[in-house]
Amino acid sequence: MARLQEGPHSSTAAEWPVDALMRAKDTTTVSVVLPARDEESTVGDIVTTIRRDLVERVPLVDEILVVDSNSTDATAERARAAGARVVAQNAVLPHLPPLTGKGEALWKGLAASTGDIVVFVDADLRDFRSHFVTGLAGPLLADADVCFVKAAYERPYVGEDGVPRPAAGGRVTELVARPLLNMFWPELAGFAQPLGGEYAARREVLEQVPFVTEYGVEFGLLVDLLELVGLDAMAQVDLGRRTHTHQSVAALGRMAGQIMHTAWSRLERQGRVLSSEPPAGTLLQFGTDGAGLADITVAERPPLASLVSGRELARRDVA
Ligand SMILES: O=c1ccn([C@@H]2O[C@H](COP(=O)(O)OP(=O)(O)O)[C@@H](O)[C@H]2O)c(=O)[nH]1
Ligand SMILES: O=C(O)[C@@H](COP(=O)(O)O)O[C@H]1O[C@H](CO)[C@@H](O)[C@H](O)[C@H]1O
Repeated sequence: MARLQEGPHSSTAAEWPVDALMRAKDTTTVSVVLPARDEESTVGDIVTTIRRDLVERVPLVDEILVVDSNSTDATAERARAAGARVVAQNAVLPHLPPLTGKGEALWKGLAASTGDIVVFVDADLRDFRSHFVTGLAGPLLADADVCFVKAAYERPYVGEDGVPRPAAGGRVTELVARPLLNMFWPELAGFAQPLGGEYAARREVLEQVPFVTEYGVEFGLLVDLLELVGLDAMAQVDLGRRTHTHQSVAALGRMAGQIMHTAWSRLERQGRVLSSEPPAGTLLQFGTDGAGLADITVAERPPLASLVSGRELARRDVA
């Protein structure tokens, strides 16, 4: 029986106070990378909080990088004004044909950043606090055997009325990702928020795995890191509560399709399904938002290490 009950090593953010992290930091560098597409209303506050608490007050974070993911608003300006370094997604490794979506933004952020530890934080969070970063970085700074740390949190749904509906957030998590992981990768069932956008890992590990593009990235990373490092090297930290800007059900339908394609690709790659006929790449949707045929395929970027080492990339003018 796969190790279901034990799950990943779990702790809470309060167990990782910043002074203890500073004692453990030594020469280890920490980058916070935020993928941001049209997040002008939230990215500035998040960067300001990180900079104030974890750069100026306590120098835990060495780099705050915002990946401007083809935004059409003032995301880049707001992030820069708040003190982040900003790179345009398509300006990183420009010799490669550009791909799209969140996974592309994260892979480019990994390539353009330099920290030994990389902390990914979504740029649409509405209640971000700096303990999100210290909680995720803590286990990595304290324990050399930990390679990856995933956030856990309550995820209320906050609709247009601004009223939080407890545990109603994470719709694709509850309806798609959690069932798929329990069915095919039960070792990962202990991650309370498998699709959460906040997680941290060692650069040397992240450079060894592919990044699925679009919204398949979180699901793909969990499955690929389980295979690469094993559950004992994966941890989870409870950060409390996380609220963010919600997408429409139609948009989450497309996200669900991308995650199903990602799951299918891993089952095939692991020799657990034989694909006489690949799954269709389109989703026919009805209703008001995005009615019609949507492309739900995903691509993937190869392990960065297969191209060039992350540090070499950082030395090169990649962005
Ligand atoms: O093509 C994309 C899509 C999303 N994002 C960012 O990835 C994070 C999570 O995306 P989103 O909020 O759309 O997903 P949700 O949280 O609604 O599932 C946010 O900071 C987005 O700005 C991005 O950088 N590029
Ligand atoms: O968890 C989920 O179901 C989705 C949608 O959340 P909501 O139903 O809008 O709270 O949000 C996550 O999924 C994306 C795909 O993995 C991640 O990229 C996002 O960071 C995460 O918020």
